[in-house]
This record gives sequence, structure tokens and C-alpha cells, in this order.
Amino acid sequence: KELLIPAIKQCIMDVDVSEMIKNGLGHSMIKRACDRNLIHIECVNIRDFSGNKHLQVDDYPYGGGAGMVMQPQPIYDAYVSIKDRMEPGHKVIYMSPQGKVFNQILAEELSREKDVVLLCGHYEGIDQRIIEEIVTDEISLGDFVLTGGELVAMTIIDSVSRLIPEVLNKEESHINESFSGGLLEYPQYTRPPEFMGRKVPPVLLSGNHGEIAKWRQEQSYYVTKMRRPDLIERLEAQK
Ligand SMILES: NC(=O)c1ccc(NCc2cccc(O)c2)nc1
Repeated sequence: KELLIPAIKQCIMDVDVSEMIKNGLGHSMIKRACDRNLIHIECVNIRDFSGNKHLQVDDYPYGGGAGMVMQPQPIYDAYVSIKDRMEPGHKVIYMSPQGKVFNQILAEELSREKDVVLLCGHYEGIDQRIIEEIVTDEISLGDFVLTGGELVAMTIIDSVSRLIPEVLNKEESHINESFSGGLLEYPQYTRPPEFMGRKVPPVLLSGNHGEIAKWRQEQSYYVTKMRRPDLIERLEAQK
């Protein structure tokens, strides 16, 4: 029995792991669900939208520090290349440790969406302004850091797809949540200094590492306090 309108699930990710997604989801109920047109998964490579011949999609973080930050422009252009094919009002989900902790309730909500964009970050994350510009939801699988968001995307695709009618003949769902605490990451910025009218916080351009460290600590505390007060309580309880 053919479902008339297959749900379209889009992934925006880096080129060197889109194979992982295709393969990782290739041998499973997900593949069968794709073959039966119950779901549709497409991978868009951010590197295809890099602005230069070196296919650069990341850059050094403003304010210094280890790791690299993904630039906003290539991500924005990759998103623009697919957004008109998506259902109006579709969600754009960014997977990061700063996100809302994923659980079965969220999986059930997503399984009712017609289209969802999953934005997979790499390195030390993506520029804060692309989050503000296109992301509707940030999702975290829990308080741990992976090299990229792809495995999180695969997990979300898996957990959502199995809830779509006809994908599984019969199944039990259960909520199982557990993870340990810590402060969430401060907002990340890289070039350009202004993007879509949004500027980089001046302190990060000051070169004053004491001030920068202080700002980052304050931001981490603020982001955690606002989004995961349970983590603050847990930290205070540990003192
Ligand atoms: N807990 C999670 O859902 C999760 C998500 C992504 C990720 N890696 C990419 C990334 C993205 C952003 C910032 C950053 O520091 C690392 N690792 C863990």
C-alpha cells in the first residue's frame, strides 16, 4: 500500500560524513522505509557551498582558543538551496550540546512533521549568527561532545522514522534519559565581523584574553541557567 505523500527528511552536513549517513542508514529498517517511500532522506553537503576554491567551511574562532568554527555563509547558502522544497513552517534542527535534550516526546513530535532539516555541525560548532538566522530548534542527545552532529542526526532520523506509521509492524517505545552535568558552551563566532546585520560581540575582537575568558564563563553560565537550570542545581548541589 503506497502512502501518497512520503515525509521528506533533509540533512545538511559536511561532505566527508554524508557517506556515513547514507551507509549507516543503508542497512536497516530505515532503508526499507525509504524503499517503500514512507520516508525520504537527502544529504546536502555544506562544502559544495564554500565560497572559495579551497572548499573552506570553517575558520579560526574570534577571541582565540582551540578548534575551528564553521562559517555562517556556506551553511546559509546550503539551506537556501533546499528551503523552497520544504513544507512552509518546517523545523530547522541544529544538533549541539547546547540543545534541548532529545527524548521520546520530541521524537513523537518530529514524527508528525512533514519535512525537517537537520543541520550537522563540526569542529567546535557553528557561528552563532546562523543559529539565530535559520535554526528553529537545537537538539542535544545528551551532555557529551562528538566530532560532528552526524551521528546525532542518524539517531534522530532513526528514532523519528520508527514512529512513522507502517515503518515498524509493531514496537514498544519507552523514555530513558540519563546523563551527567556541566556548563553549556558559550556562543561561537568567526568571520565575517558582521553577518546579516549581526555583529560579533566586541569583547571577542578585543584581544583581552582575561575579558574574553570572563565573557565566555558568563555566557556559559547564562546559557546553562536559561536552558538547563537542572544542571546548575546539580552543580550547586555538588559544591
Ligand atoms: N550531545 C550532542 O547531541 C552533540 C551534538 C553535536 C556534537 N558535535 C558537534 C558539535 C556541534 C556544536 C558544538 C560542539 O561543541 C560540537 N556533539 C554532541
